[in-house]
Amino acid sequence: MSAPLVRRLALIGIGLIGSSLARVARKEGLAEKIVISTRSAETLRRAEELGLGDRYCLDAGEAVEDADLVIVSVPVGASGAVAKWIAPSLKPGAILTDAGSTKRSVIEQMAPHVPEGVHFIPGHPIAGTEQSGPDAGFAELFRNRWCILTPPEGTDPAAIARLTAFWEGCGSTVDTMDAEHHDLVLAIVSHLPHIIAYNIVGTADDLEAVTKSEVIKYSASGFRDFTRLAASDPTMWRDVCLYNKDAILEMLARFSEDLAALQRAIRWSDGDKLFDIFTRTREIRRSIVEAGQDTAVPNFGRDMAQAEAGE
Ligand SMILES: NC(=O)C1=CN([C@@H]2O[C@H](COP(=O)(O)OP(=O)(O)OC[C@H]3O[C@@H](n4cnc5c(N)ncnc54)[C@H](O)[C@@H]3O)[C@@H](O)[C@H]2O)C=CC1
Ligand SMILES: O=C(O)C(=O)Cc1ccc(O)cc1
Repeated sequence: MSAPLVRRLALIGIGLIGSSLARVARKEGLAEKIVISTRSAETLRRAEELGLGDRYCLDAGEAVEDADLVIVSVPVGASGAVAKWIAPSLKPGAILTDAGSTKRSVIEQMAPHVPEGVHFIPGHPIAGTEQSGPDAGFAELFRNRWCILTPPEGTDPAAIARLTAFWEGCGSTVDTMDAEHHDLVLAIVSHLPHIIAYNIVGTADDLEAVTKSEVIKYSASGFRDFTRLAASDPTMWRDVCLYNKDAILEMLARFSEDLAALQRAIRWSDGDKLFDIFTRTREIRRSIVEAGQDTAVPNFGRDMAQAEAGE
């Protein structure tokens, strides 16, 4: 067997993403030693009970000492505080990355703290579920998914290659792009769908003429899909909205314009217009299915296994 890619991997934050990284790193032998740190003692204890790492520290600074790869997986609003905490303990030559859903704000928060000689390469696995916490992770989360890296100009290509190899070891395909572009693309394909889901489920919940039990009883699969997204972690999504504000507002403005056009077509019974819009959007779905990206949450048979186990 070949030597692990990473000698010492430090995971800061051990929720859905951090614990999935711990599991896949262990399963695929990507790291010799895994050190885990997170803010709450209770979560750290749970990570230890699950056997996710080799060492557990409440002090994030202590966790990153001598680490070759440090991955910060905390809500994006906490990335600056974490960077400030760990910066003095990072070793020269280490790679520091993150998993945050927004990139420009993470760079603004973290970059000022990164010491000379440490390779800071922001990242974002485009893989997740509506679950959170250390129990929610699974080793296959990143398999056949994209991971986007947004290295600042002048980043050492060898460090990018090492981080790319790590994500490939997790089963992902890596793409690199500019942070601003990442934030705009993700605003439409990920952030807006979640905001729309939170909104539609909230609207259904507020209706006086339709009871809550009717919403639950008659929910068609379309509405059910929205409820899954709307069950996502409130802290994480609060931070995404606050820290990708400009791109989200830009996309919301365009969305509202298009919604108004749809509303108008319905008001004026403009069947041709409605048919045109609905035909165009069908093509996008077909392309997604053809690209093999049609499973929102890859669960690799976990549902079946859980059902069989009576969970
Ligand atoms: N949930 C998802 O589907 C995806 C999430 N992401 C991003 O990954 C990051 C982590 O998300 P999840 O793992 O889902 O969240 P999570 O809620 O499951 O876990 C967050 C972890 O961060 C810790 N934490 C919170 N505040 C902290 C602080 N101030 N200092 C240190 N640790 C702190 C928590 O104790 C927990 O261990 C977020 O930035 C999120 O935007 C990226 C891709 C998918
Ligand atoms: O659960 C889903 O459908 C997701 O869309 C997961 C997700 C959430 C946030 C991200 O930054 C990336 C992926």
